[in-house]
Amino acid sequence: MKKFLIPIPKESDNKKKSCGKEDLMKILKQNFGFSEFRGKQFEAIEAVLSGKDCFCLMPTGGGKSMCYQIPALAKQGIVLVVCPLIALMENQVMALKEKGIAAEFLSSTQKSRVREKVHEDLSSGKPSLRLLYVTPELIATPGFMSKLTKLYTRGLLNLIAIDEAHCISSWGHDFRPSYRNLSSLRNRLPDVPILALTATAVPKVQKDVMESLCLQHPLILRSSFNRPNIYYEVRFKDLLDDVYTDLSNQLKSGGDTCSIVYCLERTTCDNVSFHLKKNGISCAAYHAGLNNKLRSSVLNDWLCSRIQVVVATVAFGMGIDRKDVRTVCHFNMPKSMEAFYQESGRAGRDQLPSKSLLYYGIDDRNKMAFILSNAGNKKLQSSVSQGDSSKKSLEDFNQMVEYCEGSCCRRKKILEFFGEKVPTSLCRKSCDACKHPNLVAKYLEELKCENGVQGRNRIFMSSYPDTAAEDHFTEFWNRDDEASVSEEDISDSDGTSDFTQDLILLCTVD
Ligand SMILES: Nc1ncnc2c1ncn2[C@@H]1O[C@H](COP(=O)(O)OP(=O)(O)OP(=O)(O)O)[C@@H](O)[C@H]1O
Repeated sequence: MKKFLIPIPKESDNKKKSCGKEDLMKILKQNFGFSEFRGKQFEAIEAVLSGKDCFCLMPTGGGKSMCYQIPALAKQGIVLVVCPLIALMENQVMALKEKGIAAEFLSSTQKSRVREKVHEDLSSGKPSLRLLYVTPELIATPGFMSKLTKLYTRGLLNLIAIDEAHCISSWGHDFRPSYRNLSSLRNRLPDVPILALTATAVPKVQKDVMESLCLQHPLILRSSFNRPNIYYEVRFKDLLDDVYTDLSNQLKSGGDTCSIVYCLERTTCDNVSFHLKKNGISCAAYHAGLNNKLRSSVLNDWLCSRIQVVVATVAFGMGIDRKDVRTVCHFNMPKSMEAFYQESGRAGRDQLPSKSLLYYGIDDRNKMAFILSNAGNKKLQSSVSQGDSSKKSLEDFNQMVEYCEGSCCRRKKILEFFGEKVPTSLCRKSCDACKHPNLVAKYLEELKCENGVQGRNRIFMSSYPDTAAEDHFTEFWNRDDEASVSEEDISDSDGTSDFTQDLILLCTVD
């Protein structure tokens, strides 16, 4: 099919000219094959094309990329896309190139010849590129900023899209210090509209993102966080005879379908994968402890359906564009509701019925509480603000505990966390608490009797004597020290993004 691009306007009217809905629909249809804009896509596209800043909150799989990809095709010039992960940029650029759209990314993982070609195109009289993907670390380099400024003065920089914009806020669950550099964009490149996109941000983070990026009277588009196609369920490890058999049965019950099982530690990944294989499930472990070759072969096998289940640390998933993940299972507790929402949200991006399973165990809860409270104590000794952020981590974690230990609608709990007031009827019995309320109440009662659910501190103190635990988590503390590694190194070296994620999430303990 012949691609439809808006005819190139004369440079003088480039800024004023904007396309009508019909033109934009044509671009959508002919380049991506879709007949309708989804959710608030059209509003976002229309806003940025008219030069307005826009803050766009859309759930995972909601179609955020289209909000900057369509404007890139609707106007001559370049759309700059800031992305947190190289894998994410690679995937998107590859998919766009397959559609015949001129897109590139810049990172030190590329051969210098490829990078030079991109720079040549950018400096040419009429760049052919439409979308350029970069990391926030690159934006901070003076060389790249001066190239951007040149593009800007030539009137060729049409839009700056900031993906995963919640990473800019230290209140968010994925704070990435290098995202702070993006605050300078508005000063350096005034008049270029900024589009901030995220799937997960509580109201406080939303405000922080908009202020940090100095958005000017932005159009704020918020879609509901509800993922109606995901069924939410908590399973109680302490009440199961054999958690591995239970997990295997759960995964088998969905047929031979694509799934992700998240674990806290690398050794747990290996262990769970071993048991699932023994129970006849085609799966493999994936974590930063494996060499690059093995990791990419596991990833490819999973992407091509040669294996059905990948058992991974939380670093796995961001940037992996598989829409038909039917089950996302947390074998250990996530560290916060935001993290849980984002990770479980990797299920059902094709909008088909999918499942979020969370295996809740008192030992897991105590272990995480120990890690977080110990982090709090250590940080409190070094600085008050770090101590505050650790206190917040503990509060975030407690909300996750409430999700697991509560008997009310799980969906309502998630949506209320994000500030949405919804009736329980919205769930339509698509969580265990709404579908089997008596059973869930019975399980919680049993759990309370067996473990003393309310006696949190007491259980935790008796489970983890201080000195042994200190030793156990030594690597965890050492990793914290490694945070001082140059951010550019982190962004541009293979596998380190995995590490950064591990570090940010304060979760990977080996
Ligand atoms: N208007 C549309 N009609 C149909 N499908 C669409 C439309 N827009 C996007 N999609 C499809 O929806 C899927 C999710 O889109 P996209 O990857 O942009 O979502 P996202 O919001 O960035 O998700 P995530 O937060 O997971 O990165 C993709 O397969 C995309 O092709």
